[in-house]
Amino acid sequence: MTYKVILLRHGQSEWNEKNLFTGWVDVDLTDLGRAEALRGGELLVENGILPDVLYTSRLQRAINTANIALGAADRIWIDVKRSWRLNERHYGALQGKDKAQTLAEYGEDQFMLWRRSYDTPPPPLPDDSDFSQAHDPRYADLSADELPRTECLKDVLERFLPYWETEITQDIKAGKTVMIAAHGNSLRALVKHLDGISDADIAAVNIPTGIPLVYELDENLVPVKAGGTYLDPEAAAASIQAVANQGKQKK
Ligand SMILES: O=C(O)[C@@H](CO)OP(=O)(O)O
Repeated sequence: MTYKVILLRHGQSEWNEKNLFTGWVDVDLTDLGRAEALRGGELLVENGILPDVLYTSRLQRAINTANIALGAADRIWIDVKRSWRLNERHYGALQGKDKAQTLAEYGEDQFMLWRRSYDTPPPPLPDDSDFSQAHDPRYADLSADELPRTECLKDVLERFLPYWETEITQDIKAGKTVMIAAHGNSLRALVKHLDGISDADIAAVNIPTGIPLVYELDENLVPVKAGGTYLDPEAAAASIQAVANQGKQKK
């Protein structure tokens, strides 16, 4: 008996296109992002992998991606559960900043430490910043300790895992095909957990936009194939490279 879980990073967002650090800022998809989401849904149909239940973050780029993909797969009707625990990593004081300018200003080592190190968060974002979520009503149910002002990947894993263990894996073990529509870094946290990737090696893992990544899991929820399977491997490889190079692109 094996289980299936589909990981879907949102399609290109307005701030992916502008090359800005995004984190918890709630930007929408671009036309390209919506097209990627549609293709993601078509890939599910072509591969006969249809979700029974959807989990999303509370951010519209993930919610809209999931809805477009599910529409294409004629699965818009499935049950949906949303959690802030699937949100993108809170990018702290980098939210709203241009990636290429940040790279030029701070140099490659500091840039990569903030962007991809496992346990070094950027400086915290002040509550009076235009890019703060401190007073956003959608997070009113979070305790003072839970609402982040910045996060590293380790922080994301620590807030993601309890939800994975208590909620998502229950649906998986009930035999449901679960789709998780989320973000580059919240999905990197899950991939690190599933594949047992080291703190150092996770720095080199990037997730492409809008391409379903399917993991088949054994009865202990260990991947049958490490790294899972992208439903469009060629497009995934090109998009992974683009994400890795993001700081270097001046848009
Ligand atoms: O800006 C962000 O929130 C993330 C995802 O787009 O970027 P990065 O890949 O640099 O972690």
